[in-house]
Amino acid sequence: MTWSPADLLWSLTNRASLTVFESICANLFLVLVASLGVTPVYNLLKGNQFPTKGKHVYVTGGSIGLGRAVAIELAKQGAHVTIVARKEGPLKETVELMKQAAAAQKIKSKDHHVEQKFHWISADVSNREQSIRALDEASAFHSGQVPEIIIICAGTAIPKLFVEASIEEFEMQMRLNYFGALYTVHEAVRRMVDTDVKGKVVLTASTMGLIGFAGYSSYAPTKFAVRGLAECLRNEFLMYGLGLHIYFPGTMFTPGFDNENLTKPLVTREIEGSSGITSEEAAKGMFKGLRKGYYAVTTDFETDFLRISAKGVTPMSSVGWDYLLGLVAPFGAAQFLWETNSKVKNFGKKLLKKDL
Ligand SMILES: NC(=O)C1=CN([C@@H]2O[C@H](COP(=O)(O)OP(=O)(O)OC[C@H]3O[C@@H](n4cnc5c(N)ncnc54)[C@H](OP(=O)(O)O)[C@@H]3O)[C@@H](O)[C@H]2O)C=CC1
Ligand SMILES: CCCCCCCCCCCCCCCC(=O)[C@@H](N)CO
Repeated sequence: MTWSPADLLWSLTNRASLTVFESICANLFLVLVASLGVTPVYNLLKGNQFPTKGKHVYVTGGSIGLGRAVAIELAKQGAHVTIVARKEGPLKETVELMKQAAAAQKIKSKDHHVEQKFHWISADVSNREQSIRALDEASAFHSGQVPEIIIICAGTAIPKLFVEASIEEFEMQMRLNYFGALYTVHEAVRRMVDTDVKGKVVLTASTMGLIGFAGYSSYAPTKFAVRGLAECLRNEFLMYGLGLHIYFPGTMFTPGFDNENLTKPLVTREIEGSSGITSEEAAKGMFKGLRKGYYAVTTDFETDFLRISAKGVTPMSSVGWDYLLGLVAPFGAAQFLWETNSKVKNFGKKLLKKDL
């Protein structure tokens, strides 16, 4: 029998032909190997799915941490950038860093494209009026045109045990991480639709938008909310030709991370481990995924694993890789669940001893 690709290939070796079972297995294997190669080739043919050169990009939380690294990357890519945050000092500093990065890039690439515009706006994005005012100001810098790309980075975490967290802390994180993203996206997208701008929106979730464990009860739900919003908007925006992407960073060594570690329970530290990446690595990785056109972008293995485990009904990134990871995900998840449960139970035992 020489009817299938595997049989055809095997016949080249001049050995006895494969049994039906062997043939099925070999064909499945070929499909897997082939699909691993399909996406890279497909991505290459598709080209850059997230061009930023000459575009006006609006970055919330753009003054420090991830947002600053994203802003500097954009400056190197030749974009016009407006950053929004509350404190003026870090905002001004980041604008300077963007100017330097853009100038250095121009010398390096000998590219003398049009002058890039960099602006900063001080606003509290967890406040609806201030979000709208900031967007108005940003548009005014570009003759009233709404920014073509919106990247939401502003967000915060106050990790604590559930019984130690105040309701105000729950509310504050939801107001900033979810509603803060919503106010800006809602206002900007309505303007994009009105003026027929085929823009793009990038939301920032977290590993904790895919999984929940002890210490993150006031934070993970805010990122699950962002993920829920992203799923609806990705689909709905297709009717206007707008792009919607969501980035799931794992630990990034940022000022925000140092700050949250002040309240992070020991057990939470133990579960999340000590590995992480810099905000520069995160920003570079995020743009890499966006250029490939991925809906859900990750920059570390664990979070990519969880992206598959918590996939629900969302677009694939790399067909072969997603499929392979999907096969082993249930085993890894079981192992993680088991380890995490015992860490939390042991922590509970220590707590009891302390109380006695
Ligand atoms: N660091 C990490 O390990 C991880 C972070 N994330 C997420 O990534 C994003 C960036 O995190 P990271 O860089 O660590 O955060 P940082 O705390 O380092 O930076 C936060 C930025 O947001 C701004 N910001 C905070 N509150 C407001 C507000 N109310 N209005 C306007 N701007 C505000 C800050 O400026 P200012 O204070 O002056 O307003 C700053 O520019 C967040 O959404 C976070 O949840 C996700 C996974 C892991
Ligand atoms: C085989 C692998 C199985 C699954 C592994 C799961 C690993 C979980 C690690 C969680 C790390 C938390 C990072 C985000 C934290 C965050 O968002 C805050 N720091 C906010 O600033």
